[in-house]
Amino acid sequence: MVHQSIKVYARIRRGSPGKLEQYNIITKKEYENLIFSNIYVSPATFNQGFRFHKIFDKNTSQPEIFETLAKPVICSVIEGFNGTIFAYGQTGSGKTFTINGSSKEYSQRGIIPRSIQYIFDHYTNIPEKPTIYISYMEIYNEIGYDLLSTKQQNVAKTLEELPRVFVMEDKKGDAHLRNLSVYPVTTEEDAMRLLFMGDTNRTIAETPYNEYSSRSHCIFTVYITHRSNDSKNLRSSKLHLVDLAGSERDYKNNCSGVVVHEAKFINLSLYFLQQVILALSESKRSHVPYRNSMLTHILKDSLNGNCITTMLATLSLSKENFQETLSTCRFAQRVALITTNAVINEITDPEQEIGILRMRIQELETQLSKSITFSNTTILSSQQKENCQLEVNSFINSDKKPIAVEPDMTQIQFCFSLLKKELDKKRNELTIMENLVKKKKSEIGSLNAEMIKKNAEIDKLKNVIDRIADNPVSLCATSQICINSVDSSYQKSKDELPLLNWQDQKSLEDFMSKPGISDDLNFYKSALQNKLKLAKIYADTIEECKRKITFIRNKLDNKNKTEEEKQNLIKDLEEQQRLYKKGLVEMKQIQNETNHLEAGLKQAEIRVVHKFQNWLEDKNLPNQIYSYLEEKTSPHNSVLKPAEKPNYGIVPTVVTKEKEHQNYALKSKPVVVRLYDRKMQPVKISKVSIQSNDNLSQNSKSFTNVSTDKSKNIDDLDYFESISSIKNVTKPNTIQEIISQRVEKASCKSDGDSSRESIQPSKLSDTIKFL
Ligand SMILES: Nc1ncnc2c1ncn2[C@@H]1O[C@H](COP(=O)(O)OP(=O)(O)OP(=O)(O)O)[C@@H](O)[C@H]1O
Repeated sequence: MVHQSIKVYARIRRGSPGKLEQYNIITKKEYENLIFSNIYVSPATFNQGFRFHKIFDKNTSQPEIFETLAKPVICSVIEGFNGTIFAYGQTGSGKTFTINGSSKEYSQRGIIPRSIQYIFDHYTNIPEKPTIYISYMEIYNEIGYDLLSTKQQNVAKTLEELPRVFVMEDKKGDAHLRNLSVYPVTTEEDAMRLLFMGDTNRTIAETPYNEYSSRSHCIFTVYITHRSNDSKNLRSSKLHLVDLAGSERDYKNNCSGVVVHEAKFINLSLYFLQQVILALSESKRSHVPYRNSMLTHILKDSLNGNCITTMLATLSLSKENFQETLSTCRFAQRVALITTNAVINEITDPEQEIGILRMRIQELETQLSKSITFSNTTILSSQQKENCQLEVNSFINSDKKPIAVEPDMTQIQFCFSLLKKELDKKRNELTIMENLVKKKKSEIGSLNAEMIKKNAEIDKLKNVIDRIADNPVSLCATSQICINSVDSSYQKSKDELPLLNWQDQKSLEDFMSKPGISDDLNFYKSALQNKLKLAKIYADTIEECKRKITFIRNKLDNKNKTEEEKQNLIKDLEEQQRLYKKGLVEMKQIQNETNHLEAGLKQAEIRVVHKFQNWLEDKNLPNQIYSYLEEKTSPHNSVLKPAEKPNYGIVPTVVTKEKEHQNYALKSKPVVVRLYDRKMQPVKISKVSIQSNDNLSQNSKSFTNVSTDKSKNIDDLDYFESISSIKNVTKPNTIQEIISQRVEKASCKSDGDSSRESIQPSKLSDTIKFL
């Protein structure tokens, strides 16, 4: 059992904005102290500095973080311990950068991709392969979502479309996740594909308000089950890599009710994490409130149970963020007081156990039968035993000589047992040799398969390069093909979508020409172009080597060569084989980097689509006003007016500064009319008039041309008497519901403007690519 406290590291963010806080790092033998200059930090004990296992200063690289912080945990997981690494800190302090990394540069990839690579590299040369599974989930507003689900028909456009994950507890109180997809992976590429898919779902689900800062917690888990060659036991362990939500208390950009709601839940969930840490760090507390939130429920084992856990506190040193930085440091000091008891998770393989027991029974049966037959025999002296050994040795080593021992059953038995021993030894040697031959055969097989695969990849890359050379635009199409392979359902959903109409296309062109909008896309496109150019160079080198290898082999087959010529040719051949292998390794590296960039390109496209939709909505704001009619007699039963033209009753016309709204079909009850913009802010009106469009209604005529010039907030507007109930009564609750109703409303208008179709993000991204 490993009994140890949670190791707590700190990473100081590079390039924190604004004026920076002064600090010192004091290195002691086993830990480091972070001291803020000229500032009195309460409580006084922290004035000595905040103690961390290690402090990564601003210029620490991603590989260094992996080597120092993550690798020891990953190695423990490979050994059979459970492991957790979690990042805690305020928004923008570098949690996601450390855990996931940047999609722009392969060298800046974070702990998750590096861990995947490390795990698969570790098992490459080990004959007994492990079974590895992967899951990826997000917790947002206390609800768990499966980021790797393929259950939905089309690609998810909002987080709510992803399947929900639930925590269940077994009799022992251990938490289990229901409805979370767990995928088996056999190669690093499979695992990376799942990671990209989960990250893409994370990007898709971003709301316009949290584009650059995450308000959710993400947990990426790797499960490993493994049996080593010489062990009858199975070891199974899991590794949680956790990117927590921003830890700040209040969101400064409190732009709508939605954000406040999110902030409340995030604070709640981190608040409960803090409560759990507090309870665990105080030895007197018997109750730890794990069950209060989904996050603490899932991380129960990581925080106090069977797990080797490491925390990274990410710190921004801007003066304006200093209070948050201090609270992160205090939290880290609490976490460092917690200890966990990790054990290797090992179970006996039942099949092997049964086999061993059977053999044991057989042995005992044999012994029993022997003891019955020879129970009266004498015990052999050491001299007699030595004689027997000599006889047996010469019997084995000569063809004809028989064993010459006294006619004594005990001696005969002893000789047989010596022969049996020798036989077993030879059998073992034979088995080892057979296994070796088998292994070599399978190595040859997989090398052949690898060679065929690599050749196919080279051909594929060459095709791509040729296509790009013919048509530069096809680069985007190529990347799209690769991205779509992440999940074929993207392709399906794309095919089902309508095309943009020319107005949207034009708006999109305007939008894309704005400074800064296409920067990310251009970055990825040019990075991909560079990688493909490099790939072409290596493909040519490999092709050249192949050609030379064939040429040299043909020459070697020629029997007229002298020994010296042959030796020289073999040298050349070996050099070409070395270059060929080097080229393949470089190609593999480029392929990894290209996959990385392609995933980044896809995510950048989705971001642009989000931005474009928001921009389009803002641009069309005058047409996007929401109208409410509220019954005066029962104000809580508010209603949203559908946008159909009434064909009976009377029609109040409301004029705002942008346009005239004539959307209401009213009958008799008094109502108040309210108008809101898409952010649910009241819109001022400048004029109201009511008129009848029903010639049969005598009553309504009296309202014809009633108008007011009062220019004031609609809340204060006089209500209209004798106006009737409204159809299709629903009260919108959230801005998302209002937006979706508005989209429906826009499509209802199609009798007036059939050319306008609703805007589909995936189709937009196609258009963006070609602009
Ligand atoms: N050490 C660093 N070096 C270079 N860039 C960094 C570093 N740390 C963070 N960044 C950059 O700062 C920005 C914000 O970082 P990141 O998204 O990782 O913050 P976060 O703590 O995860 O925020 P949130 O809580 O909102 O998810 C990103 O653009 C990231 O690339």
